Amino acid sequence: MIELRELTKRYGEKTAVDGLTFSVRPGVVTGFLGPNGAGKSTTMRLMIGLDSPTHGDVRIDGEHYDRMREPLHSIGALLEAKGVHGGRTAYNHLLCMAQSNGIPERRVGEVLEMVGLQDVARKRPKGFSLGMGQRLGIAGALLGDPRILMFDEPVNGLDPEGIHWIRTLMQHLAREGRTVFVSSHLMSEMAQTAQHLIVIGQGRLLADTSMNQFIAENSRTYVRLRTPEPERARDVLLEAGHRPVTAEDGSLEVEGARAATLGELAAERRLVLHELSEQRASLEEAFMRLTAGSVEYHAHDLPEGSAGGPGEAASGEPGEAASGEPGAAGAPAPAWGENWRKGQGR
Ligand SMILES: Nc1ncnc2c1ncn2[C@@H]1O[C@H](COP(=O)(O)OP(=O)(O)OP(=O)(O)O)[C@@H](O)[C@H]1O
Repeated sequence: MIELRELTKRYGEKTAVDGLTFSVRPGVVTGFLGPNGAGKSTTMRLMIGLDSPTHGDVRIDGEHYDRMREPLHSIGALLEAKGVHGGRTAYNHLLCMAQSNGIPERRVGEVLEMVGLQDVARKRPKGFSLGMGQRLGIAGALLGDPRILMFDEPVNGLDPEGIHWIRTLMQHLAREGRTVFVSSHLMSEMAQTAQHLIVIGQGRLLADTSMNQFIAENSRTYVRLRTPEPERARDVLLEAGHRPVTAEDGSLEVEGARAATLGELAAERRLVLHELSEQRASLEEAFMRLTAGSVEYHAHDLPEGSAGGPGEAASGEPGEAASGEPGAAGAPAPAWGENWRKGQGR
């Protein structure tokens, strides 16, 4: 378990991390989200003593990182994949780490095999691709077989096979009862990997909740009906006490009802349906609503008629695709991130 208590870090006038209190529990993958500059990397650095807090503290299974004699046995971290001595071979890089933490040499071979780098073990990492560098960083994190693992943007530079591999690895590590804490900008990836979420904005805690609850609380869920008899369908739904809304494409949207209930109603009234589907917003949409008030670096909206959806422009992640789940229609409601911000008088 990782426990943060009022963790605060100031760099001169800038408060990068602002009174964060939360725990990261074992047995699940916990995702760490926040807009650019929210303080994620700083928080992670503070967790493993690479920086010292201005106020508050972090405990790793009850202990402070800087008091651990062989920290790799307790916590493994992938922070900056390039933090590797370019002149040593991959094998020797890991061997040095192992020796300084009392880890037997045979473990070096094991972790190289686990990450698929056994064939380049004697090569120097300076010639590695970004993806290979990430794999080497992950090998280092796994070296001490730690109970706690922390990954900052682990899928950066990995190809689809590599992304699938790291996702499966993280879920496997969590199922073994380990604490797995991971940050990522790829919402679709996070949605598939994490069961719990910590969201921060401008250094402050915005949410500490399960993935399902986070999406449900920060987005609209509704049932979409498509029928060749929309007028009659409206009447049937209104009679049954529902409040259908006609969408731009002519389909009907009903909030607060289950698809099964509406399907049974349609069958009873012999209403032909071409579509009956529960629509749940993607993690990306929920994230954007929540953090709308705390985004520091806004991309400018594209001129009308340009390619790309509104999510792309606002998120500052042009390459990032939505999760594939259909999004909620209509203008976004004020995010509670916005209210939070106003409440703080900022
Ligand atoms: N060493 C430092 N000196 C001064 N300011 C810093 C330092 N490290 C971070 N900051 C500032 O603290 C804030 C948080 O930065 P941090 O890198 O932790 O955010 P992040 O959430 O990881 O961002 P990103 O998603 O863009 O990587 C930023 O405004 C950053 O400029």
